[in-house]
Amino acid sequence: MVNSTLEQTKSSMAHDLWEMCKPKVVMLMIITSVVGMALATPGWVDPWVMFFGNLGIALVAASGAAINHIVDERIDQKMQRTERRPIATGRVTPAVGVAFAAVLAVTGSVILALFTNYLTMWLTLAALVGYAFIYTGFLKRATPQNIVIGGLAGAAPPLLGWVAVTGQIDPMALLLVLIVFTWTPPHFWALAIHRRDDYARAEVPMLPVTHGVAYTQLFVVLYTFLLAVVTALPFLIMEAGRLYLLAAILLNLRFLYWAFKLREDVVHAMPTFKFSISYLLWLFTALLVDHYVSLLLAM
Ligand code: HEM
Ligand SMILES: CC(C)=CCC/C(C)=C/CC/C(C)=C/COP(=O)(O)OP(=O)(O)O
Repeated sequence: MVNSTLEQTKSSMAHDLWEMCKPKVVMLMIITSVVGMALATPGWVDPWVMFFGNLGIALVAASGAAINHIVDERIDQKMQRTERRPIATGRVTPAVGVAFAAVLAVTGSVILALFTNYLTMWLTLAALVGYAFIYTGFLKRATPQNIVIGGLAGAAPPLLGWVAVTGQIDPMALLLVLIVFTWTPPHFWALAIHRRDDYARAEVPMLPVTHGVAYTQLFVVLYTFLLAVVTALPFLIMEAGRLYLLAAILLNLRFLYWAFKLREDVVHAMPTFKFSISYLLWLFTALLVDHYVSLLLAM
Protein backbone atom coordinates (compact mmCIF):
# COMPACT_ATOMS: atom_id res chain seq x y z
CA MET A 1 0.00 0.00 0.00
CA VAL A 2 2.73 2.43 1.09
CA ASN A 3 4.82 1.28 -1.87
CA SER A 4 2.06 1.88 -4.39
CA THR A 5 1.43 5.42 -3.01
CA LEU A 6 5.16 6.10 -3.30
CA GLU A 7 5.15 4.82 -6.88
CA GLN A 8 2.21 7.07 -7.73
CA THR A 9 3.93 10.11 -6.24
CA LYS A 10 7.10 9.34 -8.20
CA SER A 11 5.23 8.90 -11.46
CA SER A 12 3.19 12.09 -11.06
CA MET A 13 6.40 13.99 -10.21
CA ALA A 14 8.01 12.56 -13.37
CA HIS A 15 4.93 13.62 -15.34
CA ASP A 16 5.11 17.16 -13.90
CA LEU A 17 8.82 17.51 -14.64
CA TRP A 18 8.22 16.26 -18.18
CA GLU A 19 5.44 18.86 -18.64
CA MET A 20 7.82 21.60 -17.44
CA CYS A 21 10.13 20.76 -20.36
CA LYS A 22 7.42 21.86 -22.91
CA PRO A 23 8.21 18.66 -24.84
CA LYS A 24 6.18 19.44 -27.99
CA VAL A 25 7.77 22.86 -28.42
CA VAL A 26 11.25 21.42 -27.87
CA MET A 27 10.52 18.62 -30.35
CA LEU A 28 9.67 21.08 -33.14
CA MET A 29 12.80 23.07 -32.25
CA ILE A 30 14.85 19.90 -32.61
CA ILE A 31 13.37 19.27 -36.05
CA THR A 32 14.63 22.73 -37.10
CA SER A 33 18.00 21.91 -35.57
CA VAL A 34 18.20 18.58 -37.45
CA VAL A 35 17.53 20.48 -40.69
CA GLY A 36 20.20 23.03 -39.78
CA MET A 37 22.66 20.14 -39.35
CA ALA A 38 21.67 18.48 -42.64
CA LEU A 39 21.93 21.67 -44.68
CA ALA A 40 25.31 22.53 -43.15
CA THR A 41 27.09 19.83 -45.13
CA PRO A 42 26.85 18.50 -48.69
CA GLY A 43 27.53 15.03 -47.27
CA TRP A 44 26.01 12.97 -44.45
CA VAL A 45 26.05 14.33 -40.91
CA ASP A 46 28.24 12.48 -38.42
CA PRO A 47 25.68 10.33 -36.50
CA TRP A 48 27.35 11.17 -33.16
CA VAL A 49 26.94 14.89 -33.75
CA MET A 50 23.38 14.31 -35.02
CA PHE A 51 22.36 12.35 -31.91
CA PHE A 52 24.29 14.01 -29.12
CA GLY A 53 24.16 17.50 -30.65
CA ASN A 54 20.36 17.39 -30.71
CA LEU A 55 20.19 15.76 -27.30
CA GLY A 56 22.33 18.55 -25.83
CA ILE A 57 20.28 21.30 -27.49
CA ALA A 58 17.01 19.63 -26.38
CA LEU A 59 18.19 19.36 -22.75
CA VAL A 60 19.26 23.04 -22.61
CA ALA A 61 16.01 24.15 -24.30
CA ALA A 62 14.02 22.03 -21.81
CA SER A 63 15.93 23.74 -19.01
CA GLY A 64 14.81 27.11 -20.42
CA ALA A 65 11.21 25.86 -20.46
CA ALA A 66 11.48 24.73 -16.82
CA ILE A 67 12.94 28.10 -15.74
CA ASN A 68 10.05 29.81 -17.60
CA HIS A 69 7.63 27.88 -15.35
CA ILE A 70 9.46 29.07 -12.22
CA VAL A 71 9.87 32.73 -13.23
CA ASP A 72 6.24 32.89 -14.47
CA GLU A 73 4.65 31.26 -11.42
CA ARG A 74 2.46 34.30 -10.61
CA ILE A 75 1.46 34.98 -14.24
CA ASP A 76 0.67 31.30 -14.84
CA GLN A 77 -1.58 31.24 -11.76
CA LYS A 78 -3.69 34.05 -13.22
CA MET A 79 -4.19 32.54 -16.68
CA GLN A 80 -6.74 29.81 -17.41
CA ARG A 81 -4.42 28.18 -19.99
CA THR A 82 -1.56 27.84 -17.51
CA GLU A 83 -3.16 27.73 -14.04
CA ARG A 84 -2.80 23.93 -13.80
CA ARG A 85 0.96 23.96 -14.40
CA PRO A 86 3.16 22.10 -11.87
CA ILE A 87 4.79 25.19 -10.31
CA ALA A 88 1.65 27.35 -10.49
CA THR A 89 -0.33 24.76 -8.50
CA GLY A 90 2.51 24.02 -6.08
CA ARG A 91 2.79 20.34 -7.11
CA VAL A 92 6.47 21.08 -7.81
CA THR A 93 8.27 23.55 -5.54
CA PRO A 94 10.48 26.26 -7.09
CA ALA A 95 13.52 24.69 -5.35
CA VAL A 96 12.92 21.32 -7.05
CA GLY A 97 12.28 23.19 -10.31
CA VAL A 98 15.57 25.09 -10.07
CA ALA A 99 17.50 21.89 -9.30
CA PHE A 100 15.83 20.13 -12.25
CA ALA A 101 16.56 23.04 -14.62
CA ALA A 102 20.19 23.16 -13.44
CA VAL A 103 20.68 19.42 -14.04
CA LEU A 104 19.21 19.75 -17.55
CA ALA A 105 21.35 22.78 -18.43
CA VAL A 106 24.60 21.32 -17.08
CA THR A 107 24.03 17.89 -18.66
CA GLY A 108 23.08 19.46 -22.00
CA SER A 109 26.08 21.80 -21.99
CA VAL A 110 28.55 19.01 -21.12
CA ILE A 111 27.11 16.86 -23.93
CA LEU A 112 27.48 19.76 -26.38
CA ALA A 113 31.05 20.47 -25.26
CA LEU A 114 32.02 16.79 -25.58
CA PHE A 115 30.29 15.88 -28.84
CA THR A 116 30.08 19.17 -30.78
CA ASN A 117 32.15 22.28 -30.08
CA TYR A 118 32.37 25.17 -27.61
CA LEU A 119 30.75 27.65 -30.01
CA THR A 120 27.59 25.47 -30.14
CA MET A 121 27.59 25.19 -26.37
CA TRP A 122 27.94 28.96 -25.82
CA LEU A 123 25.33 29.86 -28.46
CA THR A 124 22.90 27.35 -26.91
CA LEU A 125 23.49 28.85 -23.47
CA ALA A 126 22.95 32.33 -24.94
CA ALA A 127 19.57 31.13 -26.31
CA LEU A 128 18.74 29.76 -22.86
CA VAL A 129 19.54 33.11 -21.21
CA GLY A 130 17.66 34.96 -23.97
CA TYR A 131 14.49 32.93 -23.45
CA ALA A 132 14.47 32.09 -19.75
CA PHE A 133 15.77 35.38 -18.37
CA ILE A 134 15.65 38.20 -20.94
CA TYR A 135 12.29 37.27 -22.53
CA THR A 136 10.54 35.63 -19.56
CA GLY A 137 12.00 37.73 -16.76
CA PHE A 138 11.98 41.10 -18.47
CA LEU A 139 10.62 41.58 -22.02
CA LYS A 140 7.39 39.63 -21.46
CA ARG A 141 6.38 42.07 -18.73
CA ALA A 142 7.81 45.19 -20.38
CA THR A 143 6.73 45.58 -24.01
CA PRO A 144 4.23 44.25 -26.58
CA GLN A 145 7.26 43.65 -28.82
CA ASN A 146 8.35 41.01 -26.24
CA ILE A 147 7.84 38.01 -28.52
CA VAL A 148 9.39 39.69 -31.56
CA ILE A 149 12.67 40.31 -29.71
CA GLY A 150 12.40 37.17 -27.56
CA GLY A 151 11.67 35.17 -30.70
CA LEU A 152 15.37 35.28 -31.52
CA ALA A 153 16.07 32.73 -28.77
CA GLY A 154 13.38 30.35 -30.01
CA ALA A 155 14.65 30.79 -33.58
CA ALA A 156 18.22 29.78 -32.66
CA PRO A 157 18.02 25.94 -33.02
CA PRO A 158 18.72 25.74 -36.80
CA LEU A 159 21.85 27.85 -36.21
CA LEU A 160 22.82 25.67 -33.24
CA GLY A 161 22.46 22.55 -35.39
CA TRP A 162 24.47 24.14 -38.20
CA VAL A 163 27.29 25.26 -35.90
CA ALA A 164 27.37 21.82 -34.24
CA VAL A 165 28.36 20.41 -37.64
CA THR A 166 30.63 23.13 -39.07
CA GLY A 167 31.91 24.98 -36.01
CA GLN A 168 31.12 28.31 -37.67
CA ILE A 169 28.26 30.71 -38.35
CA ASP A 170 27.30 30.83 -42.05
CA PRO A 171 24.82 33.10 -43.90
CA MET A 172 22.44 30.22 -44.75
CA ALA A 173 22.27 29.30 -41.05
CA LEU A 174 21.27 32.90 -40.29
CA LEU A 175 18.62 32.73 -43.03
CA LEU A 176 17.10 29.68 -41.30
CA VAL A 177 17.03 31.68 -38.06
CA LEU A 178 15.36 34.56 -39.92
CA ILE A 179 12.63 32.20 -41.16
CA VAL A 180 11.72 31.02 -37.64
CA PHE A 181 12.11 34.59 -36.31
CA THR A 182 9.62 35.94 -38.89
CA TRP A 183 7.25 33.01 -38.26
CA THR A 184 7.08 33.64 -34.48
CA PRO A 185 4.79 36.74 -34.45
CA PRO A 186 1.94 35.20 -36.50
CA HIS A 187 2.43 31.94 -34.55
CA PHE A 188 2.10 33.62 -31.19
CA TRP A 189 -0.24 36.55 -31.89
CA ALA A 190 -2.89 34.17 -33.28
CA LEU A 191 -2.88 32.42 -29.90
CA ALA A 192 -2.66 35.72 -28.02
CA ILE A 193 -5.83 36.97 -29.78
CA HIS A 194 -7.66 33.85 -28.62
CA ARG A 195 -6.26 34.16 -25.09
CA ARG A 196 -6.38 37.97 -24.81
CA ASP A 197 -8.57 37.93 -21.66
CA ASP A 198 -6.04 35.64 -19.96
CA TYR A 199 -3.21 38.06 -20.72
CA ALA A 200 -5.27 41.09 -19.68
CA ARG A 201 -6.12 39.42 -16.34
CA ALA A 202 -2.45 38.61 -15.73
CA GLU A 203 -1.45 42.15 -16.84
CA VAL A 204 0.96 40.86 -19.45
CA PRO A 205 1.34 43.53 -22.17
CA MET A 206 0.74 41.28 -25.18
CA LEU A 207 -0.16 43.10 -28.42
CA PRO A 208 -3.93 42.34 -28.43
CA VAL A 209 -4.13 43.74 -24.88
CA THR A 210 -2.10 46.91 -25.45
CA HIS A 211 -3.03 47.73 -29.07
CA GLY A 212 -6.29 45.85 -29.55
CA VAL A 213 -7.40 42.87 -31.58
CA ALA A 214 -7.79 44.67 -34.94
CA TYR A 215 -4.20 45.97 -34.81
CA THR A 216 -2.89 42.47 -33.95
CA GLN A 217 -4.97 40.87 -36.73
CA LEU A 218 -3.39 43.32 -39.19
CA PHE A 219 0.11 42.51 -37.95
CA VAL A 220 -0.52 38.77 -38.28
CA VAL A 221 -1.31 39.40 -41.96
CA LEU A 222 1.73 41.66 -42.45
CA TYR A 223 4.17 39.23 -40.81
CA THR A 224 2.70 36.34 -42.82
CA PHE A 225 3.42 38.30 -46.03
CA LEU A 226 6.93 39.01 -44.78
CA LEU A 227 7.33 35.31 -44.01
CA ALA A 228 6.35 34.46 -47.59
CA VAL A 229 9.15 36.74 -48.85
CA VAL A 230 11.74 35.43 -46.39
CA THR A 231 10.92 31.78 -47.15
CA ALA A 232 11.49 32.42 -50.87
CA LEU A 233 15.09 33.44 -50.16
CA PRO A 234 16.62 29.93 -49.84
CA PHE A 235 15.47 29.26 -53.43
CA LEU A 236 16.45 32.72 -54.70
CA ILE A 237 20.00 32.40 -53.35
CA MET A 238 20.14 28.87 -54.80
CA GLU A 239 20.49 27.11 -51.45
CA ALA A 240 17.25 25.16 -52.07
CA GLY A 241 15.62 23.75 -55.18
CA ARG A 242 12.23 23.68 -56.88
CA LEU A 243 10.83 20.99 -54.60
CA TYR A 244 11.32 23.33 -51.66
CA LEU A 245 9.92 26.29 -53.60
CA LEU A 246 6.73 24.39 -54.44
CA ALA A 247 6.20 23.38 -50.80
CA ALA A 248 6.95 26.94 -49.61
CA ILE A 249 4.45 28.45 -52.07
CA LEU A 250 1.67 26.06 -51.01
CA LEU A 251 2.37 26.52 -47.30
CA ASN A 252 2.52 30.31 -47.61
CA LEU A 253 -0.76 30.42 -49.54
CA ARG A 254 -2.38 28.38 -46.77
CA PHE A 255 -0.89 30.52 -43.99
CA LEU A 256 -2.07 33.69 -45.77
CA TYR A 257 -5.53 32.14 -46.12
CA TRP A 258 -5.67 31.61 -42.34
CA ALA A 259 -4.22 35.06 -41.60
CA PHE A 260 -6.98 36.68 -43.70
CA LYS A 261 -9.65 34.46 -42.13
CA LEU A 262 -8.38 35.55 -38.72
CA ARG A 263 -8.54 39.18 -39.84
CA GLU A 264 -12.24 38.64 -40.65
CA ASP A 265 -13.13 36.96 -37.37
CA VAL A 266 -11.34 35.98 -34.16
CA VAL A 267 -13.00 32.55 -34.22
CA HIS A 268 -10.25 31.61 -36.68
CA ALA A 269 -7.49 32.36 -34.14
CA MET A 270 -6.91 28.80 -32.90
CA PRO A 271 -6.99 27.17 -36.36
CA THR A 272 -4.43 29.81 -37.46
CA PHE A 273 -2.24 29.07 -34.43
CA LYS A 274 -2.47 25.31 -35.04
CA PHE A 275 -1.68 25.75 -38.72
CA SER A 276 1.40 27.83 -37.84
CA ILE A 277 2.86 24.75 -36.15
CA SER A 278 2.16 22.46 -39.13
CA TYR A 279 3.55 25.20 -41.39
CA LEU A 280 6.95 25.24 -39.71
CA LEU A 281 7.11 21.46 -39.48
CA TRP A 282 6.39 20.99 -43.21
CA LEU A 283 8.53 23.91 -44.36
CA PHE A 284 11.59 22.48 -42.61
CA THR A 285 10.71 18.96 -43.79
CA ALA A 286 10.61 20.34 -47.35
CA LEU A 287 14.07 21.91 -46.88
CA LEU A 288 15.38 18.55 -45.66
CA VAL A 289 13.84 16.45 -48.44
CA ASP A 290 14.90 18.97 -51.09
CA HIS A 291 18.47 18.89 -49.74
CA TYR A 292 18.80 15.10 -49.81
CA VAL A 293 17.04 14.71 -53.16
CA SER A 294 19.52 17.09 -54.81
CA LEU A 295 22.36 15.29 -53.00
CA LEU A 296 21.21 11.92 -54.39
CA LEU A 297 20.69 13.33 -57.90
CA ALA A 298 24.22 14.74 -57.86
CA MET A 299 25.74 11.32 -56.99
C1 HEM B 1 9.21 33.79 -28.36
C2 HEM B 1 8.82 32.86 -29.20
C3 HEM B 1 7.56 32.02 -28.99
C4 HEM B 1 6.46 32.29 -28.27
C5 HEM B 1 6.14 33.54 -27.46
C6 HEM B 1 5.59 31.13 -28.37
C7 HEM B 1 4.38 30.98 -27.72
C8 HEM B 1 3.71 29.81 -27.59
C9 HEM B 1 2.70 29.57 -26.62
C10 HEM B 1 2.20 30.56 -25.59
C11 HEM B 1 2.29 28.30 -26.77
C12 HEM B 1 1.36 27.57 -25.86
C13 HEM B 1 0.07 27.15 -26.36
C14 HEM B 1 -0.69 26.35 -25.31
O1 HEM B 1 -0.16 26.11 -24.21
O2 HEM B 1 -1.81 25.96 -25.64
C15 HEM B 1 3.03 27.73 -27.87
C16 HEM B 1 2.86 26.47 -28.36
C17 HEM B 1 3.71 25.88 -29.25
N1 HEM B 1 4.81 26.45 -29.81
FE1 HEM B 1 5.39 28.37 -29.63
N2 HEM B 1 6.18 30.20 -29.15
C18 HEM B 1 7.39 30.69 -29.54
C19 HEM B 1 8.32 30.07 -30.31
C20 HEM B 1 8.20 28.78 -30.75
C21 HEM B 1 9.20 28.11 -31.51
C22 HEM B 1 10.53 28.73 -31.95
C23 HEM B 1 8.73 26.86 -31.77
C24 HEM B 1 9.36 25.73 -32.53
C25 HEM B 1 10.30 25.86 -33.41
C26 HEM B 1 7.41 26.76 -31.17
C27 HEM B 1 6.60 25.65 -31.23
C28 HEM B 1 5.42 25.50 -30.57
C29 HEM B 1 4.65 24.27 -30.53
C30 HEM B 1 4.98 22.96 -31.23
C31 HEM B 1 3.56 24.52 -29.70
C32 HEM B 1 2.42 23.54 -29.34
C33 HEM B 1 2.71 22.94 -28.00
C34 HEM B 1 1.62 22.02 -27.51
O3 HEM B 1 0.67 21.72 -28.23
O4 HEM B 1 1.74 21.59 -26.34
N3 HEM B 1 7.13 27.95 -30.57
N4 HEM B 1 3.90 28.68 -28.36
C1 LIG C 1 18.32 26.80 -25.86
C2 LIG C 1 17.06 27.16 -26.51
C3 LIG C 1 16.88 26.81 -27.92
C4 LIG C 1 16.13 27.80 -25.79
C5 LIG C 1 14.74 28.04 -26.22
C6 LIG C 1 13.83 27.60 -25.10
C7 LIG C 1 12.38 27.46 -25.40
C8 LIG C 1 11.75 26.17 -24.93
C9 LIG C 1 11.62 28.41 -25.99
C10 LIG C 1 10.14 28.23 -26.15
C11 LIG C 1 9.45 29.38 -26.77
C12 LIG C 1 8.08 29.52 -26.14
C13 LIG C 1 7.14 28.35 -26.04
C14 LIG C 1 7.75 30.67 -25.65
C15 LIG C 1 6.46 30.87 -24.92
O1 LIG C 1 6.77 31.30 -23.65
P1 LIG C 1 5.68 32.03 -22.84
O2 LIG C 1 6.15 32.18 -21.44
O3 LIG C 1 5.25 33.28 -23.50
O4 LIG C 1 4.46 31.00 -22.95
P2 LIG C 1 3.70 30.26 -21.78
O5 LIG C 1 2.71 31.24 -21.28
O6 LIG C 1 3.06 29.08 -22.48
O7 LIG C 1 4.73 29.84 -20.78
